[in-house]
Amino acid sequence: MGKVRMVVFGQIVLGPAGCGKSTYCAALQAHCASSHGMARRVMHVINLDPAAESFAYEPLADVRELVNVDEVAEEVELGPNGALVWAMEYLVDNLDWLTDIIQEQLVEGDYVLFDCPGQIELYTHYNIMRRITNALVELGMRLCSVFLIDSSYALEASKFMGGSLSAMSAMVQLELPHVSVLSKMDLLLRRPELSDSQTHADAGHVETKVADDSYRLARLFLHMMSSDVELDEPEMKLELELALRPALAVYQGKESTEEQSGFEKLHCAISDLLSETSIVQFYPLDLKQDEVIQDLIVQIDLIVQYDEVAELRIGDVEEKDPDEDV
Ligand SMILES: Nc1nc2c(ncn2[C@@H]2O[C@H](COP(=O)(O)OP(=O)(O)OP(=O)(O)O)[C@@H](O)[C@H]2O)c(=O)[nH]1
Repeated sequence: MGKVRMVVFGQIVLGPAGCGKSTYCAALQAHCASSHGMARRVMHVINLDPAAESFAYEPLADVRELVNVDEVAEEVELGPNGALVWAMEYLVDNLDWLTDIIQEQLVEGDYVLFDCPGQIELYTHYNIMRRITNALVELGMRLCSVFLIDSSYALEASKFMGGSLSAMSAMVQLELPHVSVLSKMDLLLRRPELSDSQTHADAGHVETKVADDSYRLARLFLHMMSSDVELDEPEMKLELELALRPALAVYQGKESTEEQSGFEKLHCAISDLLSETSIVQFYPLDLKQDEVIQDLIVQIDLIVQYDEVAELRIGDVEEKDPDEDV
């Protein structure tokens, strides 16, 4: 018998190891539970990382109940990376485990975050994540991929480019609506030493300037986010744009010269491509600021058209007293 289609919303939370995926899921779950109005909802989380050690959210389901990397590594005698790929292949071969949870435990209009493993080869070299998202879309889920990179990447041009290209790869491979996020902005903003050019003397003038600009502009961005300042001024808009891809400024618009190495020319070309086409734009996320989390949720709601279904349910959720089960 075919699966019953129903509209359930979801975010596929991706990004390199340690970029903050599990923390993001926990923060969104807590934020939505304590919000009012449209943002208030039960944000379910399903852990899809068979190598996860711990997380701060309450999962609806945990893939480690189906397959666990430590057991795989022992039984199949593979290293940590091979065991992870093996475990994810096992999940794909047993996708009923996941689709049954969605069909049996969720109802129309529910919202789920999928906390995914950090290995980017799962969507760059293999089609594992693609097969999982295809199965979810077939059920009728409206998905958005959310790709996180650590804000420290924004301070180094080569890292930032690598992160941008990985984000682009996820966007192309999964063919889902997509949002890229610069996570852990609180760390970037809490680094006053970045303004001290002495600290960066060894790294050279260019990287020092990038670090300074990044710090100043990221502050400007978050200030504007939290104080509802209208962005009418073209200069402010320009500054804001630069704040979202500061490291690329090192290479942007550089004329090709004889002295440049092949790699530098390649960096310039990639940087121009990323900047001119605006293919990858990062949303700077500081989990310590509720307004910033809220704004990201609203943007993703628009992308997956959450309000169409959710408005019908909002009354039900508002009426329920959050403490009534305690
Ligand atoms: N300061 C700060 N630390 C963060 C933030 N998000 C995550 N961290 C820290 O970064 C580390 C990694 O966070 P996780 O949420 O486990 O990252 P992950 O992407 O799920 O990691 P993997 O599961 O290994 O791929 C933890 O020590 C977190 O406490 C943030 O917004 N701010």
